[in-house]
Amino acid sequence: MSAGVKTEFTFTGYGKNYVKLLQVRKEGKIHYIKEIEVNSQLTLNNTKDYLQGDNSDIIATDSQKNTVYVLAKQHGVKTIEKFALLLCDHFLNKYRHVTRANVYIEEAPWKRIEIGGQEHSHSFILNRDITRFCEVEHKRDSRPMVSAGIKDLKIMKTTQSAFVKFVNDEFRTLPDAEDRVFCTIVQSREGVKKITLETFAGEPREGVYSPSVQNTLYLTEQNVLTKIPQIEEIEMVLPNVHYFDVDFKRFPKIDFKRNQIQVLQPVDKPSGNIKAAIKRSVKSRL
Ligand SMILES: O=c1[nH]c(=O)c2[nH]c(=O)[nH]c2[nH]1
Repeated sequence: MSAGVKTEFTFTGYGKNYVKLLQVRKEGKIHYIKEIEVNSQLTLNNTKDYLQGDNSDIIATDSQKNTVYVLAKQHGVKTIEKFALLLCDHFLNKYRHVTRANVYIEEAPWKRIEIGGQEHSHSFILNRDITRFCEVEHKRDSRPMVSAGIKDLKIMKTTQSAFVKFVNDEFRTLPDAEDRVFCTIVQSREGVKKITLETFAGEPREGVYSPSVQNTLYLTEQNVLTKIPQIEEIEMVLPNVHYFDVDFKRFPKIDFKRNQIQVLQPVDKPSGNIKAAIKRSVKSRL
């Protein structure tokens, strides 16, 4: 027993992360693949493992990993959502002392290679721009909650973005930017992707002016709630992936002909991070 201040758990959960598997399904000469990465997490109806070092109720994270492989072999991975539901269902039904199962799955974006306009029967290419993910949170005696979407969708615009007139004190070094590159990485639900891209980019020729990531984020959320009545609330996180101007004044001996070429330095870290959530006001539902 550990002496000390009185405490209680506000959360427990344990599982295996990054369980990767490739499923190859062969229908004659036509092969279908799915590569997935699974995180599982279980919450038990007691905390004797944490408190007393009693492991008798622990379903080892190694066994959770094995379960992923065994269920994939037995049932196949049809969609990541179905497989996540199946895993949660399995953990809750097989182990009565599990009170909550959470499964998060990412699917590697393999696509069939096309040769001369024809899809190849067994050769694939990784299409990095779209990674689908899903998460199932299933608490015993309640319905599983499924969320799904796409992640790591990186988008950029090269004008119609500015950032000016922010706090100007002794900590500020960033100059006003009247015309800058705006690059961000979106994580969103499938139906929200189109609205996000349209709000970010604007109409094809002139685009749309963005005074800040904050404003673009808000307008995107506002458009989503306006166009998709089923969504009650939306939260978005938009990183501001920076591209800094290279200071060519540092090369006074070189004559840079005035031309249309802009050279910027991509900055990996740090990045800005802008977040906001909005929901329908009670009034707007009446
Ligand atoms: O759109 C922006 N919002 C900020 O809050 C911020 N901060 C910063 O340094 N650049 C930017 N850009």
